[in-house]
Amino acid sequence: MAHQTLVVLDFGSQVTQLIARRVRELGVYAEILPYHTSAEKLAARAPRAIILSGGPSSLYDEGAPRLDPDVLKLGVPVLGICYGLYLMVAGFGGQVERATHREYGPAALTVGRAEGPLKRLRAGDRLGVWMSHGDRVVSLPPGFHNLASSDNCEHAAVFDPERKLWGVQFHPEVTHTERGDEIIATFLDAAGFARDWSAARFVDEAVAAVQARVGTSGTVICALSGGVDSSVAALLVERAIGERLHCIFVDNGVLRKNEREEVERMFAGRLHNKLIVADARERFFAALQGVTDPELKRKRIGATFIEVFEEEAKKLGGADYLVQGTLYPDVIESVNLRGASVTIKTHHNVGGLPERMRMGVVEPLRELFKDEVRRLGLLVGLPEDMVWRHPFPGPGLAVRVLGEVTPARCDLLREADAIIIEEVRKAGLYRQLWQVFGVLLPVQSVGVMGDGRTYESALAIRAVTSTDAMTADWARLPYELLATMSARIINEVRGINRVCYDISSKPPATIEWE
Ligand SMILES: Nc1ncnc2c1ncn2[C@@H]1O[C@H](COP(=O)(O)OP(=O)(O)OP(=O)(O)O)[C@@H](O)[C@H]1O
Ligand SMILES: O=c1[nH]c(=O)c2[nH+]cn([C@@H]3O[C@H](COP(=O)(O)O)[C@@H](O)[C@H]3O)c2[nH]1
Ligand SMILES: NC(=O)CC[C@H](N)C(=O)O
Ligand SMILES: [Mg+2]
Repeated sequence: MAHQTLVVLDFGSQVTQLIARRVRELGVYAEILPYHTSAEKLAARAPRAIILSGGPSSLYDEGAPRLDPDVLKLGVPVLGICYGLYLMVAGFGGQVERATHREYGPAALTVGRAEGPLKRLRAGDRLGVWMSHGDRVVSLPPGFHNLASSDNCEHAAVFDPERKLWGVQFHPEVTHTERGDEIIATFLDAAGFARDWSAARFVDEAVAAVQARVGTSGTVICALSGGVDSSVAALLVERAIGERLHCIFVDNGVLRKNEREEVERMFAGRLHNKLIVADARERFFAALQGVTDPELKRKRIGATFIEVFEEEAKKLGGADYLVQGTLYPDVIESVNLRGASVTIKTHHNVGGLPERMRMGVVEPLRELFKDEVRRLGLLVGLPEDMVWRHPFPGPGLAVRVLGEVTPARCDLLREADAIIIEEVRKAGLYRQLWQVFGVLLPVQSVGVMGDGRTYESALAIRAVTSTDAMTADWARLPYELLATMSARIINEVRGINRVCYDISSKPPATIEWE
């Protein structure tokens, strides 16, 4: 493909993909490779520039990820962020040490020299940046200029014009850093990128890549949930191979109210082959019986999904490939993918297929974030209301019914959840929220209704704002709306007598409770 490329070497930061995504937003194709990629391999991809990500390790830890030193000698501009900065500085004889004051969160940067990454700023400017480090650079090798500092960090931005090495201690890739995108844009311009990348181009290349991957014969199935991810994936693959694609929707018993009917309606007439609806409710509840541990729930659900797909594939006379709408956040939080990040929770669809299935997996959106996928959705012709549906996790209500998942408890949650969504839509706030839903707690509390004593379940309302689910804040919903939701749930849903509002951000909490 004739587009220019930037390579991000991943040292295990939770936000590595944000770097790639910022770069793509600026019209440059970015690809992520593991930190141990050799200079030779890198050179074969002919990147015009390289970014070294941050990472959880300390440079002097045993087994800390290292960089092939020749990478810094390829002659293309390199930008090191945090851990990447340390590697660069240490690589040329500078010193990195454990800091006495760690910095996590916002910090004020003071610009000393407006060059390199800070070229678009002015000396003396103050900038709100986002930091996340426990180590710091204490001395720079010859050739490096110090450009900026913060209260707890002397070398917060550095530049070696000769060797084309750029380094920042703060994270320009996160939205909390002011003018972070300008800093990245300055780097891209210095590397001479023509900005030849776009979403339309992604569609063309993804279609071509699917064609090349699955060939000209054989059957392909798609796990279609009706969510924006798998819907976009399905439409992309259908563009590539037409009637060889069969989409399967699984009713796993832990769906939202009317979800199955809505998905059926949504895809009626939209696909070459009629949507296959697999009713697997009993099988899922059987697999979940007696299970309360969140990770075990997720694993059981993942395995059951696979069993169902396997059976449906058999009915079609076998399938060679399975299409999934996996996105990057599903991957980064689930597995130790390319480098050194930590497992937070096992997203149900990332576990990998059992050996016996012998189906290839096709995940055309694996590198993307939700809002990138939404833009693609509009481009491939999905209707607005579908593109803007809130994400709904594959394990569904099972990870929102804390404790054992039974049909009765799911019914309880489903009714309350429908009220929550209805009221949020009525208030005109649906589009502004990343997600809003109910969580049924494994807690009973005492109430008084109609002069009688009740001892029933408590429910939490969770509403968050976010742009990519990697970080999120609890939504400041109006009190009036909360009051309406609470009153309606307690009055209309028999079995719930108390409603709470979740006021935790991510991190340190996560969006889903399990
Ligand atoms: N009920 C289901 N039937 C078939 N496939 C499913 C179902 N639930 C999840 N999947 C598969 O698992 C993948 C991951 O689910 P996920 O919820 O992240 O994506 P989505 O449902 O496509 O989009 P969204 O995040 O907007 O809900 C889906 O893209 C789909 O391939
Ligand atoms: O397809 C999915 N399979 C899963 O197993 C899963 N778990 C969480 N989510 C969704 O991912 C986003 C981040 O969720 P957390 O902050 O709870 O990790 C939120 O949008 C969650 O709804 C999932 N999606
Ligand atoms: N964000 C980072 O790259 C952190 C690097 C290193 N773990 C530190 O604490 O300084
Ligand atoms: Mg979903």
